[in-house]
Amino acid sequence: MSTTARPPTTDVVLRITGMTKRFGATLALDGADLALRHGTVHALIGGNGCGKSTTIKVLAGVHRADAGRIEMAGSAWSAAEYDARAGRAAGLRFVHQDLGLFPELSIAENFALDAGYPRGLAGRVSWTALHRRVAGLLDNYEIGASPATPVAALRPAQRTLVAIARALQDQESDRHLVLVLDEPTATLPQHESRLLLDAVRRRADAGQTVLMVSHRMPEVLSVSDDFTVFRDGRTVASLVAARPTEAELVAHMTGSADAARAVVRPQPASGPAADAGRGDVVLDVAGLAGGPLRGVDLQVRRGEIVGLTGLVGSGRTSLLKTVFGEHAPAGGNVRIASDRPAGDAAASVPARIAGGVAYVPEDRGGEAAFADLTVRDNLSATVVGRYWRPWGMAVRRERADAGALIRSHAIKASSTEVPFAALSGGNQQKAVLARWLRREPALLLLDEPTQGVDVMSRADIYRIVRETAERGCAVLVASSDQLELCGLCDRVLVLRDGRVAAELSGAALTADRLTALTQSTETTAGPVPAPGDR
Ligand SMILES: Nc1ncnc2c1ncn2[C@@H]1O[C@H](COP(=O)(O)OP(=O)(O)OP(=O)(O)O)[C@@H](O)[C@H]1O
Repeated sequence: MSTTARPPTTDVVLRITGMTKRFGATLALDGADLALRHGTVHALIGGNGCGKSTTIKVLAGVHRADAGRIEMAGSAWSAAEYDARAGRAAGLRFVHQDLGLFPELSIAENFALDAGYPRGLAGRVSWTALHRRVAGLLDNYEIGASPATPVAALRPAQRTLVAIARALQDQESDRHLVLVLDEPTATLPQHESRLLLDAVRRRADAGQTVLMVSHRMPEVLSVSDDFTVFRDGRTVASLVAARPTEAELVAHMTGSADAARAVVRPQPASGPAADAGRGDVVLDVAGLAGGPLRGVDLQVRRGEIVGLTGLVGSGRTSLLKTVFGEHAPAGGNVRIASDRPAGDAAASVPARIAGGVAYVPEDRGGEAAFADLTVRDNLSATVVGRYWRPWGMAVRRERADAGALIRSHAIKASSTEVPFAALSGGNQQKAVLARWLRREPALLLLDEPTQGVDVMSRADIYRIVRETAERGCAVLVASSDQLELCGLCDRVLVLRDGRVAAELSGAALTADRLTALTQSTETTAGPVPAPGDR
C-alpha cells in the first residue's frame, strides 16, 4: 500500500527519528519517526499495541529507547542520552488519562502543588498572589471557574483543561512548550469531548503545539492538522496539513484497504434479531439504593442488550458493581434468574459468578486482572477448574486454549506466557472480555467496553457482544459513548440523580436525544416497552 510520506521540513519543534525499543521478545518500536510542526495538533494513531504509549513513555523518560534520536528546542539527544529531565528542560509537558488532580482540593491548590506556593512577607503563603495568578490562567483557558472551586465540582472537560493549564503554567513567551495528551477524551461523553477539543484547537491556533494519542477517529479527524500512523512499531504514514478520511487512516493502520472498508462501514447490527430467544427476565433490579443510587428499577431480559448512560457520578459503575456483589446495597432488591443459583440481593462476588454473572470493569488493568501473572493464567482465571486433573494442571491444554482465544479475539501478545501487564491497554481489555465470555454467562455486565480499544477491535467487540446476546445472554452495558450505545443496544436507560430518569429505544434512540436527556431534568413519558414486550 502506498503511504503519503511527506516529512515536514519547516517549523518542526520536535523530531524523533529511528526510535527503537525492545521489551524481551517484543519489538515495541522498530525505527519509528515522528515530526511535530509548531502550532499544530498532531495525531499519533495506530492499532492496539503498535507502540504509541511506548513512544510517549520514551519522551517522558519512563523508558529509555534502544536506538534513535530526539531533537527539540535546538538540542539533539541519542536514545542513550535522553531522559525525563532533558525532555522537561526542552519543553515537553504531559497530561495523562489519569489527570493527576486532587479532586477535593481547590483549582488554585492543584496549581500550587505543581509549581509551588507563592510566598509573601515572612515566608507566608500568599493566597492573594496564588489566586490572582490562577484566575489569569483560568481566564486564558476559558475554563469558567474560580480559583477557589474544588476540582470535584468541575465538569469532566473542565477538569482536563485544568490539568492542561497546570501542565503549561510555566509557559514563557519566548519558549514554546509541547503538550502531549494521552487519550484525553477516552472517558468523556461526546459533548464534553467536543468542549475539550474545541479548546485544544483554539490553543493550537494561538501557537500551542499538541501531540495527541486517541482511538476516537471522528474526533481525531475533526481536530488534527497532521497525522502519524504507526503499525507494528513503524511509521507507515506521515500526513501533513492533510484532510484524510477515516477509511484512509484505517487503511494505513491495518495495511489493507479492504479491512478498512469493513471497519468503517460495519455490517448493520442484526438489532433485536434475538427476539426468538428473548423473553425471560434475567436481571430484575427494584428500588436499589446505596452510594449514588437512590432507588433504581430496571430489568434485562434474555438476549437483550441494555445500555446505561449518565453523567460522571450518576452511579453507572456503582450499579454494575452492586449487581455483581462487589458493593452491598443499602436497600432494594437484585434478583438474577439463571439456571445457576445466583444468591440473594446481597450476594457476594463468588456467589454471583457461580450464578452466571460476568463483569468487565472499566479499570481492567487494576481491578480485572492479575497483572504479574501470564496472559494464559489470566485467560483461564474464570474457568481454572476445567484444567485440574488428578495429576495436576493440564498446562498444555490450557496453553492451547489460551492461544486459540488470543487468535479469535485478535489479542496482540508475543506468546501466552508473557505477563498480562506487558499487554498494551486495548489488548488487556480484549483479554479480560475473552476470559469472561468463556464462562457463557447468563448476565454480562460491561463498563466502558471499548475504552482504549482500537477502531478495528471495536467492531469485533460489538460483534462478539451481539453474538453473546443472541445465544441468550442478558447484557447490561455502561458507556459514556452515546454513539456506541445507539449502535449496540436495544434500549438505553439514562441514570440521573440515582434513578432511571429516562429510557429510549427504537427510532427515539439517538445520540442527540441521549445527550440531551443526560444533561436535562426531562424524563421520557414512561418506560418505552422493551422490544420483547412489543
Ligand atoms: N513494559 C512492557 N513490557 C513488555 N512489553 C511491553 C511493555 N510495554 C509495552 N509492551 C509491548 O510493546 C508493544 C507496544 O505497546 P504500546 O503500549 O506502546 O502500544 P499502544 O500503541 O500504546 O497500544 P494501545 O492502543 O493498546 O494502548 C505491545 O506489544 C506491548 O505488549
